[in-house]
Amino acid sequence: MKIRAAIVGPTGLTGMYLVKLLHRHPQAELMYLASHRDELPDLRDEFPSLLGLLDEDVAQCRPIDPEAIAKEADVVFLGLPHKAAMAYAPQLLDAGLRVIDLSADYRLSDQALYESVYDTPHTDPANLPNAVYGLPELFRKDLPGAMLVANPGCYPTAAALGVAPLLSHSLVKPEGITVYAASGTTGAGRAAKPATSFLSVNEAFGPYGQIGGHRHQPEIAQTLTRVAGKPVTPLFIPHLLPIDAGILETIVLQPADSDVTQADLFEAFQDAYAHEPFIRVRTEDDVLPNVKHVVDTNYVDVSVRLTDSGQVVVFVAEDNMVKGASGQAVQNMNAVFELDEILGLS
Ligand SMILES: NC(=O)C1=CN([C@@H]2O[C@H](COP(=O)(O)OP(=O)(O)OC[C@H]3O[C@@H](n4cnc5c(N)ncnc54)[C@H](OP(=O)(O)O)[C@@H]3O)[C@@H](O)[C@H]2O)C=CC1
Ligand SMILES: CC(=O)N[C@@H](CCC(=O)OP(=O)(O)O)C(=O)O
Repeated sequence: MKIRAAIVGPTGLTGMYLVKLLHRHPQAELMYLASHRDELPDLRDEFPSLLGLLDEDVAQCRPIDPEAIAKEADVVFLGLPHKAAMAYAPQLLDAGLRVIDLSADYRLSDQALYESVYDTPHTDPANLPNAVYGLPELFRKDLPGAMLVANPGCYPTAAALGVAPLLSHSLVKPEGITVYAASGTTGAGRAAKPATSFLSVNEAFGPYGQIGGHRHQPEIAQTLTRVAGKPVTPLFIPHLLPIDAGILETIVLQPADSDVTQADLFEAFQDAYAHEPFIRVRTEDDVLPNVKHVVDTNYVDVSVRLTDSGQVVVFVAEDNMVKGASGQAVQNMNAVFELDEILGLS
């Protein structure tokens, strides 16, 4: 029997990507699109690219009614802004649905940390300890049967996958990690904002936000601390790229000691990811990860260099909307239902 899926917030970018991915999933069926709007849209009017991918009765959005959704679906994806997601998740869980939340509301397991980073009280602390951080390559064993999955942030996905093998193989120091990241503008969502208007982004490139204070920095720290088993406090610096989709991260680390070689670094990645269907370790001399190699796929390309001056530099590329959001959400759904993780994504 197919997994029956619903999306709350389908008029957002992650919702639109979810529709496309679920359409081609051989063992899932999209049943219900739930919108908060008073005038409920037909999703094909919102996104003409979805014409032909949605049946008439599914395309028409319906209200966010947990009981009604639970009658038609087994799992619900929340493509909502943070704060909004935790307002709906408890009722959806109470109705018996599995919830995959693409927002940040259940990613930080420490409630006080969440409240300080997101500057708002957590309104669903009861479910916070039950949330599974959905990064399959690192924490796969937590996923089968999970009721609530916190889908990782786009930047934290790339940073965690780029640094974890080196920490777990004790090849780099947990101190002094700097993550330089650049994202396409889909990372900022669909709504019009001055900072992501055509005139601001076109032919432009620069850092943004409070340097050292981005909300993804504690999320990256949480994952790397879990992997290392000791505190890791990276510095994270985001930049905005004048492209639609794609993230490239350049991560500078210090080797654990002077004996670390280039071969050790490649071996750590190959050892960690040899059986991972979505992680491509690039060991060629003349190829480095590039957003162009991964956009529109669930792949993450990763490589590493030991410089002559003795620093370790990791490069990671992903599509922020796919592995950084909706693709990873589908991968998580597959893992929750104990299906092959590549279904709908290969
Ligand atoms: N874009 C990205 O690269 C990534 C995004 N995410 C996260 O996923 C979530 C969704 O992102 P994205 O799709 O880009 O966001 P968008 O801003 O594009 O879409 C947000 C969606 O939520 C709906 N919505 C807004 N407020 C409410 C509310 N109070 N109640 C119910 N529905 C509401 C919107 O409806 P309406 O159209 O009516 O406004 C829209 O459908 C966010 O938390 C984001 O941080 C995660 C990883 C990467
Ligand atoms: C370019 C841009 O604005 N990116 C967003 C991050 C992307 C995103 O939506 O963050 P989550 O993965 O946490 O949901 C930002 O810097 O806040």
